[in-house]
Amino acid sequence: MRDKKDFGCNIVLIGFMGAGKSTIAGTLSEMYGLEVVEMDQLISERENMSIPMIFETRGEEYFRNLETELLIELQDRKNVVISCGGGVPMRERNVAEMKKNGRVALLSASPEVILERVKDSHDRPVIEGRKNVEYIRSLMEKRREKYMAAADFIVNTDKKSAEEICRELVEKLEECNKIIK
Ligand SMILES: Nc1ncnc2c1ncn2[C@@H]1O[C@H](COP(=O)(O)OP(=O)(O)OP(=O)(O)O)[C@@H](O)[C@H]1O
Ligand SMILES: O=C(O)C1=C[C@@H](O)[C@@H](O)[C@H](O)C1
Ligand SMILES: [Mg+2]
Repeated sequence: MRDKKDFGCNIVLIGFMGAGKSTIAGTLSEMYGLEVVEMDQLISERENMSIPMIFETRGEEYFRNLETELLIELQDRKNVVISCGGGVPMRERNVAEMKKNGRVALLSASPEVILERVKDSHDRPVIEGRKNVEYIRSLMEKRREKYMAAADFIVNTDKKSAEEICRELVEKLEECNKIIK
């Protein structure tokens, strides 16, 4: 691990399920000594329930409110990599909250690559039972506008290693910081 790097803000990773948010958060943490908050994991730990179980027993709205509360809680921090749940940018309020002290990186991937990455796991209730390219493409299309509106910059992850993605992300983040400062 390198010395801790000070970005002066949080790094917020958004993108479709399987785009690589958790993977890239982990690699950014190793490369730059940053703390990671994995939103799904933290919510799940606090509720003492898996995400599918929260959806089933408390409902999606309850889960979505927990996501908003967590983003607000993280506003006092910096140099935290926030690996968002895939649905976080769908709420305008969430986007406003994450932008208060975060730069938002949209990780993108093709539907074919996403399918390949998610096909063997069963912890994504939004696509469970519908894991095919057509469904993934149509859900991506529905979400595209909101993802794009939330993003400060985009990093495509198809056919790139995690380290390559992180280097590109940090370059774009630093450009973005220059413009915003
Ligand atoms: N650049 C990459 N190249 C190859 N495989 C990758 C890459 N990034 C992620 N993966 C693999 O794809 C799968 C999904 O990645 P990951 O869990 O990081 O996605 P995510 O965006 O966090 O998904 P979710 O929104 O469901 O939490 C994992 O098995 C991971 O190892
Ligand atoms: O895209 C979504 O709506 C979701 C993605 C996951 O990260 C989880 O937050 C949950 O399964 C919902
Ligand atoms: Mg994840």
